[in-house]
Amino acid sequence: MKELQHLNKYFLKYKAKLLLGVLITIIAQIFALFAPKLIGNSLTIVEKYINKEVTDIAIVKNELLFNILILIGAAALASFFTFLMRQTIINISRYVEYDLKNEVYQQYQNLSTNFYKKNRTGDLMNRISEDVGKVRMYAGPAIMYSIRTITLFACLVPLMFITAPKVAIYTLVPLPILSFLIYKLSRAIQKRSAIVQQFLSKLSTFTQESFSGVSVIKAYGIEPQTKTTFDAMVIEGKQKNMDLVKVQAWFFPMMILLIGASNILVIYIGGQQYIRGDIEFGVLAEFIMYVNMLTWPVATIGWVTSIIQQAEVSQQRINEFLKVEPEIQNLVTEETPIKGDIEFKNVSFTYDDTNITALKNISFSLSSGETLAIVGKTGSGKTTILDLISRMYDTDNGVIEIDKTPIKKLHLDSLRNAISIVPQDAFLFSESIKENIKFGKEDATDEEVIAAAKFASVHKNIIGFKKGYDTILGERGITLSGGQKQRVSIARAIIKDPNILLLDDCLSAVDTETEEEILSNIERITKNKTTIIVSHRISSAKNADKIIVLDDGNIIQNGSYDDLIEEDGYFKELYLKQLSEKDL
Ligand SMILES: Nc1ncnc2c1ncn2[C@@H]1O[C@H](COP(=O)(O)OP(=O)(O)OP(=O)(O)O)[C@@H](O)[C@H]1O
Repeated sequence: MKELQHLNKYFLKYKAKLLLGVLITIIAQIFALFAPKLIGNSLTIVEKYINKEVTDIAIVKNELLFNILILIGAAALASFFTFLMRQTIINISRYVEYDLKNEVYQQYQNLSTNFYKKNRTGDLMNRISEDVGKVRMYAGPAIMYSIRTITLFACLVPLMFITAPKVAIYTLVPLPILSFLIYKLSRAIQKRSAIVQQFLSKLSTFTQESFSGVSVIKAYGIEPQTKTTFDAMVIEGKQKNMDLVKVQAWFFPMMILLIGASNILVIYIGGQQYIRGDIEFGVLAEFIMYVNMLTWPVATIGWVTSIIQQAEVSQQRINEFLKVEPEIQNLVTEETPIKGDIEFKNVSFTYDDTNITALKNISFSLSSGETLAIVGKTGSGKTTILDLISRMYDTDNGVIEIDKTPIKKLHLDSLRNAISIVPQDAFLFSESIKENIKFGKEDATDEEVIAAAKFASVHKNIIGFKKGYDTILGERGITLSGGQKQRVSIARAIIKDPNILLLDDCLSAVDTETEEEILSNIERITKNKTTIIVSHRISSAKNADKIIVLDDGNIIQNGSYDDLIEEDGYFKELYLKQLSEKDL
């Protein structure tokens, strides 16, 4: 229960509701207890009338009527309070589930990109859905059934012992066996369900991939192989489900068997006592009802135990992530306005998972309003520079300064708010184009969205779609071309009106004409913005104030465009190569 203590703060938050829930559960249970006693009394009075111990039929009728009315009233109240019980306790578990999901999600948001590289998306999703769901079972049903069982036992057992002690003992004896067997069975069911669950994740990943990659499957003509793999998986799934069903099938027969056994015991022992005249007939009937009332709560002890065990394991998995300290920490309380001077002083950076030193002793400076172009072979460290500026990672060696302040001493939100980054692989959400652009500025007007799209030379494409800016993207909607995606992503960055604009090879999928149009737009609006353009194309570097050429994490050339096309080296080679390609 150590891990589940994490939930105490939520129970404390909802303590008033919880206390009310406990009270209602107790009341509901007490009303439910009326039935056996009243039915027992009714049978006893009838028996007394038959045995002529009571001769006045009016007395019998009155008593029966009285019992029936109370019985109806108690049943109605028990149902009403049972309804309220679910409304309070189960609602609390939903609130706790909601809070816990938010807490985990908030933590996911705080964690740095490195965390996401180390953990699989499926696992992250599982902890926020499956695991939180299992914890909810503890916060709701487990608590509710425990209170019910405790109340029932607290009221019923003394009552049974007062009424008929010997029959009481025989009624209670089989119950722990029932509880133990249910516990064992629940564990076995849960283990097998977990296996089925895991298998279902595997199956859905496979089907999802084969649907998303259907064009590759068709192009390579591998539909039969895919079908064979799917068939094999389905057979495996059937086997796993059969294993589960076989154990599940034991559940109700076993309960019925044990209830039956308890009933027989009560009838046998109670019957003997009745024959001896130790108890009345009504008491015998009362006890048969007690057995049936106790069976389900006792069975739930086993079930609840296994729910709690599962919740403990799930909460442990959740806590593991909640305890992770974000690698990138905000160390400043006051917001720090950012102008956009950038300086790298002997910066080196090694990715700790691959141990690749992506940057080696890099130094350069850029004044606010200037444009820097970074050119270099693939894997030379260009993206790493941009990631360090936006503090996706922290440097090992050297200092990065923005506005003459080390980047770690800037407020993290201020820094990220001042930056717009257009990544290499434009990621768009499965929402409308408008929503995707407005991601850069939530309260942007339609005019601003259109202006940003025009700026990124994608407006004409967008209005060509039937639903224009309301066109839904992604799985539910249309797929944009690579170049269109890049341009929507540029529009999203521009609408934010940042002081620092980082463009990571984001024009690679557009034709040279559109590239030139976008570049001249960028030049126009970035007069007072610090801009870094990463590109494989010389044309993107043409208007930059400064250019650096990277090779294997080192700056091998730097200077202006005019200087570098004269200087022998990688830049000139690339320039001549791309010039000749243009001539072709
Ligand atoms: N997240 C990462 N984890 C580990 N290693 C990485 C990571 N990102 C990049 N690297 C490695 O760091 C080196 C520099 O990568 P980077 O992405 O900065 O290069 P790049 O110049 O932007 O390449 P490209 O032009 O292909 O985008 C590469 O060797 C790459 O394999």
